[in-house]
Amino acid sequence: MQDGMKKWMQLPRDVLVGHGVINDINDVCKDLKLGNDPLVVTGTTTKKIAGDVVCDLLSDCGDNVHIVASTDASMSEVERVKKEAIEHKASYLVGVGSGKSIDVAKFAATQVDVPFLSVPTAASHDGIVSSRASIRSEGKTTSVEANAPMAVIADTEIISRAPYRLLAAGCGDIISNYTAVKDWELAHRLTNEPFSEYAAALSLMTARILIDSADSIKPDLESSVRMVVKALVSSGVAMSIAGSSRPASGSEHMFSHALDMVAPEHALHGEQCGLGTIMIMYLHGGDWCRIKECLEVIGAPTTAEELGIEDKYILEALLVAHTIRPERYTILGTGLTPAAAEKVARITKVIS
Ligand SMILES: NC(=O)C1=CN([C@@H]2O[C@H](COP(=O)(O)OP(=O)(O)OC[C@H]3O[C@@H](n4cnc5c(N)ncnc54)[C@H](O)[C@@H]3O)[C@@H](O)[C@H]2O)C=CC1
Ligand SMILES: O=C(CO)COP(=O)(O)O
Ligand SMILES: [Zn+2]
Repeated sequence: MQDGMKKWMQLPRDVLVGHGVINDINDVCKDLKLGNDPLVVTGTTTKKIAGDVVCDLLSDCGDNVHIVASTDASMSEVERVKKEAIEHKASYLVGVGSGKSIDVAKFAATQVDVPFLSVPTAASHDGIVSSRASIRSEGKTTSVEANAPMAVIADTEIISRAPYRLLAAGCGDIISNYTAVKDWELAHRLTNEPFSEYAAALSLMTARILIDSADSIKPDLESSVRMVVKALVSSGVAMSIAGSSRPASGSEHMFSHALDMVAPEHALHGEQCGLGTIMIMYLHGGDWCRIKECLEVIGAPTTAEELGIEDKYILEALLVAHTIRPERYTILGTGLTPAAAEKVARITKVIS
């Protein structure tokens, strides 16, 4: 951070992580004086998993609850949710679900200027706590500033029932902090971009703890969920300290956003970011083998085949990744040549 810069860090006030903490939602709402008119924003699948439970719990306390289903993290969905919030005079919004529902709820709440609660049903991404929202607009995903959730209620009982693939994806999103910070340091050295030592250190420490514990992250273990949720919270806080997604999103994320654009079917955000980290770490001259081994131990995809995406889309995404966020300088510079893209993907055995 540069001297003299004004900085406003937004962090959640209440963070609940544990077995059955969803039952504490009314106490949290009372503690935060959120009013009696919540709008619950949830996905179609996650409505049945936790959205309806949240509505019932809030209604039991006499709240006038409305619910809206939203899965696509697009600006048009944000507008739709905002309309619902205004129509029902919502006093706060609750995002219940995975990354996309939480981002839509978070950004809509910011725009209508009401508080927001984050209730993740999966540990698949580090946006559960952050003061950012990744929203697609005009075919591109942009990271927009949003208010941090007033509270995060991460019920490990609910999250541990989610498919293991989502937890492994969350690990990929955390491991990507390694290359995100390398890109950020590079941008700081080459373009004088402001850099926060604290945000970078927190982001790296979070990734290191997760990598060191990789062999204890397993399916059907609530302790694994707890470990990953805590890492996602920590990574989200790093973004809030930085005031940008820089500590947790570099060129490996640009590669993932590019894949979302070019591939007909895409995989989970954290899976794509984890695989991108292997290749970007190779470009940085870092220990990409260790990244690959850790992802393998966790059970996250490390090849195009495991990701379910054809090799040609991996190469195409590598070639256009630098155009996703041109203002964000990374190791990709002004772009790879086709030969370089093929070389990095082959050497790291992402494509065969
Ligand atoms: N705002 C921020 O700082 C960040 C935002 N993101 C954004 O988050 C999104 C990725 O989030 P994801 O959760 O990976 O993807 P997603 O939101 O597409 O959800 C993936 C799938 O998981 C399912 N799901 C969730 N919980 C479940 C459960 N308990 N049981 C069964 N199925 C369940 C959902 O129904 C959905 O089909 C991307 O749009 C990404 O850009 C990612 C990181 C940080
Ligand atoms: O995904 C993120 C961090 O894990 C942040 O999102 P962006 O890549 O949209 O900035
Ligand atoms: Zn991410």
